[in-house]
Formats: sequence, C-alpha cells, structure tokens
Amino acid sequence: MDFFDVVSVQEAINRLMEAFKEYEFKAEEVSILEATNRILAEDIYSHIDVPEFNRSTVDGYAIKSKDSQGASESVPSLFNILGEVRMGEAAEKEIKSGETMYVPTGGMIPQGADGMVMVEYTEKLDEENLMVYKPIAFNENIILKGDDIRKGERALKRGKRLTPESIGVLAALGISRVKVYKKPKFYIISTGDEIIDLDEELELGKIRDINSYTLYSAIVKLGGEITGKAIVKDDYELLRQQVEKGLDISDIVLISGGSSVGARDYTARVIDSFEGRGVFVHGISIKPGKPTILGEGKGKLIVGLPGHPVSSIIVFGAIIEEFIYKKMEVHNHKLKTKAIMDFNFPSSPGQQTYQMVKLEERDGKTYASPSFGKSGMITLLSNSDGYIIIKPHEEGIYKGEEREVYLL
Ligand SMILES: Nc1nc2c(c(=O)[nH]1)N[C@H]1C(S)=C(S)[C@@H](COP(=O)(O)OP(=O)(O)OC[C@H]3O[C@@H](n4cnc5c(N)ncnc54)[C@H](O)[C@@H]3O)O[C@H]1N2
Ligand code: MOO
Repeated sequence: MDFFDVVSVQEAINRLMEAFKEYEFKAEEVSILEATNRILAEDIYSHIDVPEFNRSTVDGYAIKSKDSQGASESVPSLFNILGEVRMGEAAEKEIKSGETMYVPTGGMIPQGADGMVMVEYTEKLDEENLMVYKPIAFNENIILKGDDIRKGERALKRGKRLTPESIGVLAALGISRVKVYKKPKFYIISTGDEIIDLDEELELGKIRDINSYTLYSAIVKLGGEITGKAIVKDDYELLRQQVEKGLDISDIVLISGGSSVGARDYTARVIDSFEGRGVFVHGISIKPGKPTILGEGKGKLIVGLPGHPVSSIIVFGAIIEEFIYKKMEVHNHKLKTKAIMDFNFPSSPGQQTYQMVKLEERDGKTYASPSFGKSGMITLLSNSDGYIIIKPHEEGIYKGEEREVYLL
C-alpha cells in the first residue's frame, strides 16, 4: 500500500508552474555595482555600436592595406606621414593611397585606412616619411565599429545571472542601473520533537537541526533572502502559527520534516488549513525525496521537504530552484561536467534517482565513482563532488558510459 499519490518530477514542476502561473517575482532597479550575481529582469538592447568608431588594437600606422603588398625588409613600402591621431580625439584627416598616420592602441582609425602596421615593422626616415617592412591584411589590427556589440542587438537576455563580464557589457553601453529580480524571500521551518538548535544541549534521542542551515546556505547560493527561521515541535498549532508568520513576509515557506505519513506529520493538514488551493502534490517519484509536499496557501508556495538532510537539499535543487529559475527564465543554471562512469549501478525504474558521485582525473580523463550512504547522512553530500540524474525510464548506469555530472 502506498500512502502517497506519487507524481513524476516533471509533473510536480508542471503542477507547480500551473498553480503559480499568476505569481510574479517582482523586479527592482539597482546600480550595476550592486548587480553582480543578480538575475536580470529585462532584455538589454544596445542603442549604440560598440565601439562607436573603428579602433586600432596596436600602436602603429594606419594605411591602405593594399599599399603594403610585397613589402619586405629588403624592399620596404614608402608612405607619407600626415600626422598622428590623438587618444580620445576624432581622426580628422583622410588617408589616401601612399599616405599614413600614427595611431595609438585604441585610437580612431582615420577615414580611408583599412589596416594597422605595428610600429616595430616600420622605420621613420624623417617626420614625413615612413618605411614599412611587412605587408598587412585587410582590416588587420582593427576592431570595426559595432564589432563588439551592434546597435539594436540584444546584448543581454532577461534571466541572465549577471557576471563581472555582463557588468562590463552594461558599462560599455553606458547603462548604470538595471532591472533585476528582487531576491526571492524564504521562511525556513524545521519540525520535529527531536530537533534542537546549535546552542542547545544534545541529549540522547535529540539531533541537531541540519536542514535549516543547509537550506539557508542553498538559498543564499541561489541568490535568495531568508526572512526568518524557526524550529517547531510536532504540534499542529505551533506549526500553523509559524507557517502563517512565514506566509506574511515571504514568497516561499519551507518546512523540513513531517512530510511523510507518520501519525504526527502535520504538514499537509497545516497547508490545507490556509485559504487557497492547499496541497497539490504529495509524493514525488524522486530518490531520495519521495515524501515531498507542494501546496499553496494565501497565494504563496508552501513546501514540505523530507526530513532526511540529503533528501531535503536534493528536492530543494530539483523542484524549488527549478521553479524559481523557470519563473525568472534562467537557463543553463546547473554547473555540470562530463565524466566516464567507473561503476555499474542499477536504479529503481519509474523513479528519478540522484546518485552522488566522486570525480577523479586519470590519464587526462575524468571518471566518476559512486558515493554510498543513507539520505539521513549529511556527509553523503559533503564527501561528493556531484550527482548523476538517472531518469525514470533508465535501468541504471553502465560502467564505461559517459554521462553528465551535476556539480554540487
Ligand atoms: N512508512 C514509511 N515511512 C517512511 C517513508 C515511506 O515511504 N513510508 N519514507 C521515508 C523517507 S524516504 C523519508 S525521506 C522520510 C521523510 O520523513 P519526514 O519528512 O516526515 O521527516 P521526519 O520523519 O520528520 O524526519 C526524517 C528523518 O530526518 C531527520 N530530520 C528531520 N528534520 C531534520 C533536520 N532539520 N535536521 C536534521 N535531521 C532532520 C529526523 O530526525 C528523521 O531521522 O520518511 C521515511 N519514512
Ligand atoms: O527518499 Mo527519502 O527522501 O530519504 O530517502
């Protein structure tokens, strides 16, 4: 007999998206100096060409490239020097055949020129005459106008996590403030009569609260904010009070423990007690993490995460992170690498299995070997480098096959 009405990971995410299709993570405008790691909430289109003029990438002389054809040490090409282009100033003169101007690195290429000869391949005979010892190709040593970013082009896409490089793009476009998503707010509740906090004395039968700390850290890593955190005993009223408090100040309330079918597992009842859709998933075919609950109360997402530390963090990544990233249109957010499987591993058909692995480099190749342990053991995660997702239709892992490893 199964106490759960188990659905696939995909179906759980579909129901979540459906239940919260009207829910919006709000945006705010911040300075680009405060935008690192934040998620862009708007597309950024360029209103200019970057660079706005053809620029030299070297210190040297701007010429018509065909004038240098055949130039060598023994038979240099001769040019008439018109002057020099100053940094930060427009090049006023036009280059004609046989003419040249000195241009510093980053300086503007004068009209008519289509290549730069590096200064080391030239020799000045006097202030007006230059010898060039080497031929150059068309557009050699030049960044053309719009080569970096073209006017009208989408330079950054909504859903992009802003890196130092993307901040550089914004700076290049002269954009000092951007719209980013507000940090999603989470309230974390650990439930269980046996759970004690770090400053409490550890008596026999009690265990320290691990989950609210790992979840706290996972939320910070994701770019979220924690509005509060609490430990509550297995008591319906106390749990309800905490959930209500969380709902009023957060986007998402996480409840760890109490999601299974034990006599004192109140999570589902508490979720159903609030105005709203109530529980819409109770049980997901994921291993570990099967007894997960998803529900809606007062318009907010309430999640009952399994109490086992590994299960709670895996479900957080597989379901909650996916939900937030889907809403914010963040793509390719999982860090992954390819590795050769160093082991055979049968999986449970019909379940999406998360198998922890360790990575090892041998002869220039990356191999993955399994980490074994129960989902109640936090070191199963901390001793692993990543995990492999075995899909429900697969029979398991075959030694020698190459698979993607998602990094922890
Ligand atoms: N008859 C069945 N029993 C269980 C099933 C099942 O299908 N049938 N599923 C098992 C699985 S799988 C999991 S996972 C757990 C989930 O149970 P709960 O979500 O109700 O969690 P608890 O019973 O409260 O706790 C489970 C375990 O984890 C420890 N725990 C709880 N909270 C924390 C915390 N904050 N920090 C560290 N450790 C925590 C708790 O002490 C328990 O040992 O149900 C199985 N049972
Ligand atoms: O599947 Mo339960 O979530 O530990 O191990």
